[in-house]
Amino acid sequence: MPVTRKKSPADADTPAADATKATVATKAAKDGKARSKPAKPAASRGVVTSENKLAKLGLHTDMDLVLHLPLRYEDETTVMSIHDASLRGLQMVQVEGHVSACDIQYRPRRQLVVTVADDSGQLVMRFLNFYGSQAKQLAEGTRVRVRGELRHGFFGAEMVHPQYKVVLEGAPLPDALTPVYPAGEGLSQAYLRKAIANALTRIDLHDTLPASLLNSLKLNNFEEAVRLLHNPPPQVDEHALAEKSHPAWIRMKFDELLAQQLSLKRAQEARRAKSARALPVTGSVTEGLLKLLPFSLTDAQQRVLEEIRSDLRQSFPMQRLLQGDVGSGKTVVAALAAAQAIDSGFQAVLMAPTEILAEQHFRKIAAWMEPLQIGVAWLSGSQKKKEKTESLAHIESGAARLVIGTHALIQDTVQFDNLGLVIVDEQHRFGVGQRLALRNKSLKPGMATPPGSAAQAQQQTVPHQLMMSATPIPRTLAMTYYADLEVSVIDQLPPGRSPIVTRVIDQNRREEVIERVHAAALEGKQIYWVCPLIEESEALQLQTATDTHATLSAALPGLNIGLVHGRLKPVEKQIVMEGFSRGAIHVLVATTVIEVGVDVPNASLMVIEHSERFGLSQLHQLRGRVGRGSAASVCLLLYQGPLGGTAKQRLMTMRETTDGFEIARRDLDIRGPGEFLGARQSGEAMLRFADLATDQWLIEPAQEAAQMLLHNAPEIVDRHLARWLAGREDFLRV
Ligand SMILES: Nc1ncnc2c1ncn2[C@@H]1O[C@H](COP(=O)(O)OP(=O)(O)OP(=O)(O)O)[C@@H](O)[C@H]1O
Repeated sequence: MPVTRKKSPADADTPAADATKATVATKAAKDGKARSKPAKPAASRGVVTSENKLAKLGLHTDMDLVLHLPLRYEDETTVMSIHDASLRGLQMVQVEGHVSACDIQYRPRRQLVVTVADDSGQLVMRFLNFYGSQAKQLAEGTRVRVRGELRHGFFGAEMVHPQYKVVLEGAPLPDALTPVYPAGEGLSQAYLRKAIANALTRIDLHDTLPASLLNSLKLNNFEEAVRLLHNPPPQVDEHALAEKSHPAWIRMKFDELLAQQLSLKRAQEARRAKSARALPVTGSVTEGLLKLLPFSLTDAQQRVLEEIRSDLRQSFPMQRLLQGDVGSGKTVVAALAAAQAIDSGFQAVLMAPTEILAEQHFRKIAAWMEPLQIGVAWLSGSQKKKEKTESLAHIESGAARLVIGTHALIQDTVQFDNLGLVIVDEQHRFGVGQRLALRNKSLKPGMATPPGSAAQAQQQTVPHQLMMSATPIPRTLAMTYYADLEVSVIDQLPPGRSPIVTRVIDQNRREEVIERVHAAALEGKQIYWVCPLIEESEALQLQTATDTHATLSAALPGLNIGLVHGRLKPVEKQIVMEGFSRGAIHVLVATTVIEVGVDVPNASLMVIEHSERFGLSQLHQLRGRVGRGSAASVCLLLYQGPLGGTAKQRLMTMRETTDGFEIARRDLDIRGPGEFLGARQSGEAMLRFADLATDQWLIEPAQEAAQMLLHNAPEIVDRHLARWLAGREDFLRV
C-alpha cells in the first residue's frame, strides 16, 4: 500500500488570508497586553469579523486560545491510493490525484461532477450545492487531496461532498492529526487553527506546578500536554484522546480542578479576613424558644446547631450551607440561629424564594417569637403600602429583631438597624447577586467599627450568612462547588415519621385514584393533588389546575376542595393555605407553588399528575410535602405512557428510595452537574474540561494539592491562578 508521509510546517494548509487575520487578532496579546481588545473598533461599527467571533467564544488572550482545546481530530497525515481506498468500505480516507474531468450535470439534478485519478484508479466527487467558482477551481489537470467516505455508486467509486484541497505536486502532508475546535457560527476551523498555532509560538507554557507534585501524582508536563492536545502525533492513542482519558487531558483537568479549588479557598480566606460582629450570646430568646418547642432536637439538628453557634461566635463572617433532606427540620435550626443573633443584640433576617414559603416561615417563627416579646417583621412585594411602610420603619428602628420576607428584602428602601445574621432559604433559587445584596445591607455607620481597633475600622463589617438547601448535593459536587463554604448536613429525620410509600400508576386509572382520595379524606386524612407541569405555558398550567379543581369538586361533592396556584393574589393564597393547615380543606389542588417548604403535617396523601414531566429533585421536593407527621403517607405518581428512558428512570428512582442524598446522586448521573446545579453554579462557568461524572477521582488530589500550595507556596498559587483564571474573575465568588 503506497503510504506517503512528508513533513510540513504546521500552517501548510491554512489559507494565507486567514493567517493575516489571525495575526491581527492576537496582536495585542503579542504586545504583552493581558486582555487584547482587537475587535472593538469593528464591533462598535457593528461589523462582524472573525476577531469578534473569537471574542464571542471568550477567546481574548493567547492563553485563552491555547486553552481552547480540540473537540476531536481528523487524520490527514496519510494518503492512500484510490484502489486501496476503494477496498476500505465506508471509512474516512484521504486520496490524492489529478482532476481528469469536471462537469456540471443536470440529471437527475444539478450537480458538479469531478473525476479524480491517480496511478491506481479513479473516483468521482459529487457536489450537489456548489459555487460556480468551484468548477473553475477544479479544472482539468488540477492536483487535489480529497478526504471523505468512499462508496461504490452506479458509475464506480465516488464521494459525495468530500473535503478537498488544491495542492501542488509533492506538497507535504501534516505531521500531526488535525484538530477540530469548538467554533462559533461563521468562524472557520482554518482561522481558529491559525490563531491557536500563532498563540502557541508566542506563549510561555512552562510548568506552574513543582516537579515534586507532578512526580507524586504522575502528571504530564504542562507544555507537552498542551502541545500534544493541539498537535497529536499520528501514533497517538486516539481512543484515549476521544475519551479524554489520555494523560495530556488528565493534566489539563487536574490543573483546572486545582485552579477551582485554589480560587474558592482564596475566596474563603478573603472572607475570613473580613470582620463580622461576634454573636456569642445564647440567652433568654434561645432558651425561651427551646422551651416552647413541642419536641426536642434530633442529634443531627443539635450537631449542626453547634456548628453554627461556634461560627457565630467568631468575629469573621460565617458562610455556612445547611443541607438537610425534605422535612429534616431545618427551620427550627434557622430560628435558633436567629435567636442567638437576637440574644447577642443584633437583628436577623430570613429570605425565602416564594411568597408561600416565606409566609409560612413567618407564621411559624412569629408564633414562636411573639410569646418571647420579640418583634418579627414581614416584608413582601405584594404588601399594602401602609403595612410595608410600617415594616420598613420597624426594621430601621430596630423594633423588629427578626425580619422575614421574599426578594423584597433586597430593595434599597430596606435599611437595618444592626443586622448581624442573614439566612437564605433554598439558596440555589437566588442568584449570587441577590444573596450578596442582602448580605451587603451592612451595619449602620458607627456599628461597623469594633471598638478600639483602628485597623479593623478600615474593614467592611458584614453579617454572618447561613444558606439552607433542601436539595442535597452529593459529596463530590459539594467538594468542588462549595469548597469556599462550610457545610453542615442534617442527616436524620425527626422521630416518629413513617416512610412514604410511592406508587407509579398509569393515568388511565385516574378514576380509581379519585376513589382512593375520597376514602382517605373520609378517614380524616388530607390530600395534595399536584397538577402537571406545563413548562411552555403558565396560562395552560393554570387552566389545567382550574379544570382539575372543577372535576374533583364535581366528583367528590362531599369534600372541601381548595385550589392554589401562582396567579392567586397573596392574600387569597394565604386564605387557602391557612384553610388547608387548619384542616378545613380536605383536598388541595395545587401547581408547583407548593413545591418547597410547605409544612402541613396532617397531609398524608399526594397525587402528582403527569409525574413524567417533572425532574427528579422536583418530585422529591413535592413528595416531601407528605410524610411530615406520624401518619403513614402515600405518594401516587400518575404517568401518561409510553415513558421515555430517563422519565422511567426518574419514576423508578422515586419508587425505590426516599433518601434525598441517594436521589440527588442518581439525579446527578441522569442530568450531569451543570443542569443539576442550575443556573447559579452551572458547571459551564467553572469547569470546561473536568467532568464530575468521570473525573471524581481527581477532586481529592486537587484538593490536597491546593491545601499544600496555599500553605507552602503562595507564589505558585498566584502563577497557577493567573494562567487559568485570567479574565474569568467571576470564578472568584466570595
Ligand atoms: N426534632 C424534631 N422532632 C419532631 N418534629 C420536628 C423536629 N424538628 C422539626 N420537626 C417538625 O418537622 C416538620 C418539618 O420541619 P421543617 O419544616 O423545619 O423541615 P425542613 O427541613 O424545613 O423541610 P423542607 O425542606 O421540606 O421544608 C415540621 O412540622 C417541624 O415542626
